[in-house]
Amino acid sequence: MPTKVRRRSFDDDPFTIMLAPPEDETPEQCEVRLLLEKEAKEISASIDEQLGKERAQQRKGPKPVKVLLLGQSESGKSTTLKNFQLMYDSKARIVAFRAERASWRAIVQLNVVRSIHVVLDVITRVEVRQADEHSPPPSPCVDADLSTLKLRLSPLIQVEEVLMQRLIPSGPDKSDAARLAQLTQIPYELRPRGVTREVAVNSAMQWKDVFTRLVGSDRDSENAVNWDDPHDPGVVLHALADDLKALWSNQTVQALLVQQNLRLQEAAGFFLDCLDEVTSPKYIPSDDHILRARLKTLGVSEHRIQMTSGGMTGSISRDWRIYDAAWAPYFDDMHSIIFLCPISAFDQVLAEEPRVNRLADSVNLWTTIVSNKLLASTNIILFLNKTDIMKSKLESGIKLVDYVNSYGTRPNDFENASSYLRKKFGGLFREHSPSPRVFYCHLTTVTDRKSTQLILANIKDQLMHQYLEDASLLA
Ligand SMILES: Nc1nc2c(ncn2[C@@H]2O[C@H](COP(=O)(O)OP(=O)(O)OP(=O)(O)O)[C@@H](O)[C@H]2O)c(=O)[nH]1
Ligand SMILES: [Mg+2]
Repeated sequence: MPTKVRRRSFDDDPFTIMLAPPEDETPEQCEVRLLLEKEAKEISASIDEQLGKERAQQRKGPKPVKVLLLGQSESGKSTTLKNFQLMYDSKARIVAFRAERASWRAIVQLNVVRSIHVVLDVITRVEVRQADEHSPPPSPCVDADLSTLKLRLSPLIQVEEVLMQRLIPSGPDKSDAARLAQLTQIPYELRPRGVTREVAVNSAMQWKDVFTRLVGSDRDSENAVNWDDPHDPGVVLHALADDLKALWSNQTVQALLVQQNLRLQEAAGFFLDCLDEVTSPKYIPSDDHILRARLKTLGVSEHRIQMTSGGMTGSISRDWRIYDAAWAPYFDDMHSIIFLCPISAFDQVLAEEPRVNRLADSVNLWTTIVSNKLLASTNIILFLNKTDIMKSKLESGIKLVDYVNSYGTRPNDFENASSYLRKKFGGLFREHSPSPRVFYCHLTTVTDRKSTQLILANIKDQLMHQYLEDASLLA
């Protein structure tokens, strides 16, 4: 969800933290550094263990091409996987993917309601301060019209609960399949009680079926929704459409969000800019909306795709396995790791550890991965992701140098900032790789299908080519 802008000190520079612990570090800085080091050791040990197990196994038949999507939470792993699916799944699977629009519709609705919940919470906090005679009146203050609007929108909270209950099954056997996880983008100090957690699911749970059943039995997209169901969340959202739009365009609301540095537009699952569309009576999400929908992944999910690559000697088809590995490190005999770093998170902290800057965390994980000896021959591709948000942040005046001190006096624009970060990540790659290898790096916005699919198509061909080369060397 939204981000909070906070000035950080020199020693918070993620690259400085990685490369040289300051001599005069404070106890707090020392604690953060030790935390990062501990995490790095644990990840490294886990990689060794996984790879050890894999080596011990004898495999038969042609090996599948294995790609691991790795990165911190909200870095864009599942969105990249969705792009792969939309591009390369079999026709039948793509039809099935699109037929799941009814389920994604529920996720978009949940995303909308969550954003509204954040706004309502901001209003409530101001109302509480207004009612307190002992504290100075807040500015701007919430007028009677806005309070009434808030009351009229209260049925949404119930919609949120209904949607969450569907996603999070009760019962001990399902407890690992879905749960509530901390929202990562709400500034730690601003996290209100009701909206601090977000729904997370893993691949073992048939959450899509839950919603398809909820809205109808026909799995074919539009027909899957029972438009006459009075309990469908879409009915409430449609009835409240004018109030939702009035709330989002309310000047006091906008002023309060600016005042609290809550940048909802940059949050995951932001749909308040297209309320007309998402609250329309027959709303069905487009592919683009599915890419933007936010649903946290739990654990590791594996996706299999049959990919074909053409060449001078005819086409070759191979089974690809793409792993979406959330935080838990999961290493197999991967051909390639696509490492996602959401560079726009340079001014944010981790949900689970508010003392750790999100860019520092990515730098830490990156260094751990590239320095692992057992991954020395793995093809590692870096996606410096969320470039669209990075651009708008820099344009709004948030300064990279406030968080990455080594950025110095360079211009605070996207071109300079992105090439600086690319150089820094490349430097760590070259410095820490056990043996020399090529640094592949792309600036990405994985919610943008066109540009992402071009990059993925190149990666596919490159990996297939390497796969064939390896196979012919072994033959
Ligand atoms: N604007 C923008 N949003 C993005 C971009 N990449 C991902 N997102 C959005 O950010 C949110 C998080 O992306 P996910 O793909 O769910 O991230 P993840 O790495 O799978 O996160 P976890 O499942 O928590 O590990 C989603 O709502 C995406 O639509 C991007 O480049 N730009
Ligand atoms: Mg995910």
